Amino acid sequence: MTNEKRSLYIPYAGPSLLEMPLLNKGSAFTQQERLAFNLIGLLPQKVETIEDQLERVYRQYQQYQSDLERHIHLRAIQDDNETLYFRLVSQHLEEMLPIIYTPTVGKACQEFSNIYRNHRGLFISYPDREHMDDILRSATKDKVRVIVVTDGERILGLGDQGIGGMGIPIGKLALYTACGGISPAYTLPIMLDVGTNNQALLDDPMYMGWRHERVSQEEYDAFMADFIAAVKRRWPEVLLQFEDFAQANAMPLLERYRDELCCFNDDVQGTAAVVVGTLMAACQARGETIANQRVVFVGGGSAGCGIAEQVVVSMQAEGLTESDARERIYMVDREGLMTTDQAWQRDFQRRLAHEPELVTTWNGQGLEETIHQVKPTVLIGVCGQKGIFTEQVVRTMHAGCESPVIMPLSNPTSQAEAVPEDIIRWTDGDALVATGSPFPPVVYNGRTYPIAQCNNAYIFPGIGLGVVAAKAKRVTDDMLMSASRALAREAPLVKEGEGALLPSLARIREISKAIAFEVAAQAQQNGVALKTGGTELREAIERASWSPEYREYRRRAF
Ligand SMILES: O=C([O-])CC(=O)C(=O)O
Ligand SMILES: [Mg+2]
Repeated sequence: MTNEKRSLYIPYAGPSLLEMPLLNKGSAFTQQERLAFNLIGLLPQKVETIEDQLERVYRQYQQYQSDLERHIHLRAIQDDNETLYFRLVSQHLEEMLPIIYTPTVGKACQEFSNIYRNHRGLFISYPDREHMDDILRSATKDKVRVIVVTDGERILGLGDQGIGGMGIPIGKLALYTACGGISPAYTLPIMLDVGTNNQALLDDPMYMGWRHERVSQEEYDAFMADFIAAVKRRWPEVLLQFEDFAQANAMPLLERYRDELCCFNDDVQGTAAVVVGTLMAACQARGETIANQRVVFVGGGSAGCGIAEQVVVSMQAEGLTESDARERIYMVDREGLMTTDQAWQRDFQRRLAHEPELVTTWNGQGLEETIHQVKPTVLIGVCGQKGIFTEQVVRTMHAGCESPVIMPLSNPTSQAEAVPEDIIRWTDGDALVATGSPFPPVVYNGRTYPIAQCNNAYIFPGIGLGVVAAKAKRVTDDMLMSASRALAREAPLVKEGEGALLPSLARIREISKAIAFEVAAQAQQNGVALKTGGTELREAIERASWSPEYREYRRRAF
């Protein structure tokens, strides 16, 4: 492994070294280093180990009362000392994921301007657009390999959070490191501040973003084109992850740029990959195929349609024709089942709509009627509407399918379409449940039902690691499908015949490596990465995997 403890030669010293979170070791600077780097007297006398430091910060962590306070505490450690932060998070991954990521990160976005402490990442605002190249040049990191970018318009299921959306790229990239092992020296969160239409934010004197409504579509498109061009100039090989863009922009941006640079949309493609992986696991565990399922989606936005298209592809891989596969997919949105006579649809939605003739004999085309008529085996919620999977909906589904798969995927917890406890109760324990946000296991009639967290966090760190290790130039659909397959193989329900639909997040480092290998191998097969042998690829993945340990520093002249 690369970071196995060669010394690092660095040109910084004194207070400025202590202010560099990537290099700062705080009280763990040795006496020798304190002398060599002019740190004598800047730190308390005792030279501590990372274990001593972990003990202190974890004790502090436990003293906070609320999850938001715990989030603020962890972010402060991150901004002070990234090695310590990632060591702490890695040691308490299951406990801390909900704090640094979904659901608490949602609250942190809503409160961004109130809890703001320190700068992290880049804020590129519309009024600063002429300085785009300078802004990217001023990024303190030179070798950026993964960017997560948002414009804050659709943050989780919480809508437009303006500049507060920055919490999401920060959180996602923390997972790139904690779960995927990408060094924090290679990651960069970016917030594109093109205004906000959230009136409460515009009226809030504390709001730190550009106090302006969102720019027009034309201005937006030109701004995005400038941004992409600037990124390509600065880091032509970078992996760019689009995150939490509004539906109207998510798909068009992806389609416009996916052949121009190495990029993917996490909400569309990452979510689709984890859902397909979960479905594969459910089907394998039951001895069924995906091609046999009838799938109802509630929410026909870019996330729902992205998942649906990937389900179509997996049905085709099992031998169905495209049109037979589409017959088995039903999208429900604001006007009920999506049929081609609804004027509001965009192209990517119309492709998944049914002919209006289908519903002529139905009693309307609302969600309940659709469930009643279609008798789905799988129900997926991606609409951000809390409680829309009502008792009636779930019971109707169960009446038509003995053991339904039900996935309320909207985030954070407050937006879930139903809570697992209710679903288990209404189906008398027959449903397989996976959620977007974390939920505790459900105990029902003396049995414990683990609840899989079907979140794109299972996928994007592995994709990132695979892309970085293989130096892939694009993210292809096949690479996403390989990620799904690799994930399904790890499901306890598949491997051991019992347990959850997805492996425990405690195993995410190992799972991300398995996903990275398949993704990278597929990139080579698709001709978007240089071919190597399997052993070399495994070695490249190990080399790309960073672990949070202090290295010894030696002085280097400027
Ligand atoms: O961040 C998450 O938990 C999953 C996700 O991408 C979203 O809900 O937008
Ligand atoms: Mg997202």
